[in-house]
Amino acid sequence: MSCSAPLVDAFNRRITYLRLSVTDRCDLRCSYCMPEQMQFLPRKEVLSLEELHKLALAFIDRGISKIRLTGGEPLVRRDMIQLVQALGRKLGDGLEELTLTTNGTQLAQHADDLAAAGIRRINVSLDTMDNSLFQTLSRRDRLGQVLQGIAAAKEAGLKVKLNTVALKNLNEAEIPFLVEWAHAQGHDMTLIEVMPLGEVEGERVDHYLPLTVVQDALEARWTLVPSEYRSGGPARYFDVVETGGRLGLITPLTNNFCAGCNRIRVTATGQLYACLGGAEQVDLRAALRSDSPDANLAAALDEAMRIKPERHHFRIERGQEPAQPRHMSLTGG
Ligand SMILES: Nc1nc2c(ncn2[C@@H]2O[C@H](COP(=O)(O)OP(=O)(O)OP(=O)(O)O)[C@@H](O)[C@H]2O)c(=O)[nH]1
Ligand SMILES: C[S@@+](CC[C@H](N)C(=O)[O-])C[C@H]1O[C@@H](n2cnc3c(N)ncnc32)[C@H](O)[C@@H]1O
Ligand code: SF4
Ligand code: SF4
Repeated sequence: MSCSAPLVDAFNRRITYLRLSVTDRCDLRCSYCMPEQMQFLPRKEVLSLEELHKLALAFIDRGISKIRLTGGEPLVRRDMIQLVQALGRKLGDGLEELTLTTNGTQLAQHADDLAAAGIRRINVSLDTMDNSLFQTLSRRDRLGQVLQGIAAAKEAGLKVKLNTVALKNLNEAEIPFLVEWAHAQGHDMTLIEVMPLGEVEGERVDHYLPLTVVQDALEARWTLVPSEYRSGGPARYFDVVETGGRLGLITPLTNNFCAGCNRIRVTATGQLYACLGGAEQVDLRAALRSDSPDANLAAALDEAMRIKPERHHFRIERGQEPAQPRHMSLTGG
């Protein structure tokens, strides 16, 4: 049960979902997310396990009921399972859902521990099942490990949702096959429009694929019935009659969902970003390390509610600067 004032922003949106990044580091280099020569933060800047735990408890006390651990790649952090175990003890005691988003490369080693700690559902990013395209997109040769990770998660009893960023001229033609495969395995799937955050090599506009186009193509093949299902994130879901599975669409560009925003994110260095697309931030690490951490954290969260903007202003056009210079891997998406 939450005991302190709930988090409500200036637009009367109740914030119940925390995306907590545990590291900015990653073992892949997805071309839409970061450049090959990505500069990672010095380790000393990153919050300790104890600090992440304390921060999460402060959020739960303010009515956060869903925590998604993310990154960078959360499973490259060595004490990640300890954090999951510590937070898992809050499930049913203020926390309703603890989950993570992972690239899957290390999932096979950790799936049993994640399930044992109380995680029920995880999101795994998979943009292609073609080995050579996987290497092009992620700049690493790890498709086999990712597929093993997805299989291990299923084996461990975790409900898997696959995340696929839709990319023109890259995985575009493969999308129906990916949906079919996911549904045949019993996994939900979410398609995502690429967002303009952080400089990458090349222009995002060259591979931006509006999901309106993908939806039309899928509807020419299958029957998509709008679903009442909600996962608490930004996806709108459809039941695909022919495959018997669920398909989510995340459409920041073609169908803005900010009016229903229920989330904030915190980086591995304790910077709270009030919006994925905005610069508004509050330094929680300073509050956490101050003489009165409880009072200062409470004040910092109140400040975050005051400054949270109404919406993002993403545009994907040739020559356009990213909406924010920081990469997705810093905020965890
Ligand atoms: N624009 C925008 N994109 C978001 C937001 N939250 C998540 N996303 C994007 O949605 C995609 C999928 O994110 P996930 O980490 O799987 O989280 P989720 O969609 O909330 O997951 P569920 O709990 O399964 O609904 C990623 O590309 C995120 O960057 C948001 O608040 N705004
Ligand atoms: C930043 S990653 C962090 C977690 C983990 N490394 C992973 O890839 O699942 C979270 C999600 O953001 C997505 N993502 C990364 N960069 C993106 C971008 N520029 N536009 C849209 N989605 C992006 C990824 O595909 C992934 O599903
Ligand atoms: S999308 Fe995830 S896996 Fe890919 S580079 Fe970014 S943080 Fe790493
Ligand atoms: S872009 Fe900002 S306001 Fe819109 S849903 Fe995401 S975090 Fe919320």
